[in-house]
Amino acid sequence: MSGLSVRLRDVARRVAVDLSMQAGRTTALLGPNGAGKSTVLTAVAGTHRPDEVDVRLGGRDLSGLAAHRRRVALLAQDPLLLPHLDALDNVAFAPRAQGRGRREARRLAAGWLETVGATGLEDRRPAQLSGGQAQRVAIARALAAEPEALLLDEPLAALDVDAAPEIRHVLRQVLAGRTVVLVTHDVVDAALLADQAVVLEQGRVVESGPVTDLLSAPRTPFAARLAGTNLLQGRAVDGGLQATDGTVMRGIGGEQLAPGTAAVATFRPDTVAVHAAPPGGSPRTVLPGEVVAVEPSGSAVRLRVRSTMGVLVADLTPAAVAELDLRTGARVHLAVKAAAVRISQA
Ligand SMILES: Nc1ncnc2c1ncn2[C@@H]1O[C@H](COP(=O)(O)OP(=O)(O)OP(=O)(O)O)[C@@H](O)[C@H]1O
Repeated sequence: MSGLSVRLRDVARRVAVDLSMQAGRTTALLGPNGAGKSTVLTAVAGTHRPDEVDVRLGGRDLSGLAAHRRRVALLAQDPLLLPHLDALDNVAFAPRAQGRGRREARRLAAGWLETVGATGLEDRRPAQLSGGQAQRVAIARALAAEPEALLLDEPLAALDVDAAPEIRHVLRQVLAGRTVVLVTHDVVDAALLADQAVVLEQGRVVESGPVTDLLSAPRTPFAARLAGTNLLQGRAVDGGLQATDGTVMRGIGGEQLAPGTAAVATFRPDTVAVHAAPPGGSPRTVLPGEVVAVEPSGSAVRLRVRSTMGVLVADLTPAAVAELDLRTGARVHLAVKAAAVRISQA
């Protein structure tokens, strides 16, 4: 099975890319505003025709095909459900369009609604659904089209903070094993949903590779900023998160999660204190590590520190860096207060 390849040149938009994405994997498409992410996505979907375009999916040449014949489904930030149809018929619309009978299409639709945890919402019209419920129905509709590739355009961006983790969890389950392109500005989405990452800047690919490499050793300023949020994966435990190495990071926000639930801890680099010797004091996590990079970050200095929990970033004032004599190879202790660490469901 070959994957998805996109070669395009759009003169007016100044976008020129040549990308190969693996079959059965999720590739995050990252980059600043105007970098060309939507241009790539819509060129694959067939709703935008760049000056030159060559799109291949699973060995098929999609370049000249109309959008509805490409067997790709687009899931946008806005669920874009048909307002006059209930949830079941919104989902059944895709199999109906593929020629299935009404009864069969509705049976399939009910199955997809169950897959996304939307059983019970069949009779509701879009106006009667919350943002998260509507996005579940939109995911079911995208899957019901039995696409060969799924294109996700910031699927969680319009959701509130409570709904986003739930929908991310649904996506994690349904995206596994599928060929997916995910446009996102969110490092948590990239880390939890994608295997590979491609960074676009000014219409060009500037970085690509496994997401874990991008986050732990970014090679471009954009990726470095993106990776600037500390993110750890693990399991919820009482009062925090247990990382894969067994260390517990204390944090808040995970009180509702059952122990053992897959979770992430996120915290900003300016909340990480760096010490030469282990500090004591208030509830916090202390991690020993080694400085692997010292780089400017605005008016601060950013340290990358390899700990047993992975590479973490800390922003310090230049004065603190000088005082602690921090340089590559220095052994340090990182301290993070529980109140600065946000635990959420993965
Ligand atoms: N409909 C359009 N007509 C003309 N130029 C456009 C159009 N849409 C986007 N562009 C331009 O093409 C370039 C790439 O935009 P694109 O929307 O692909 O970027 P993006 O990475 O998706 O940005 P964002 O994160 O803001 O959605 C930008 O310079 C943008 O201004």
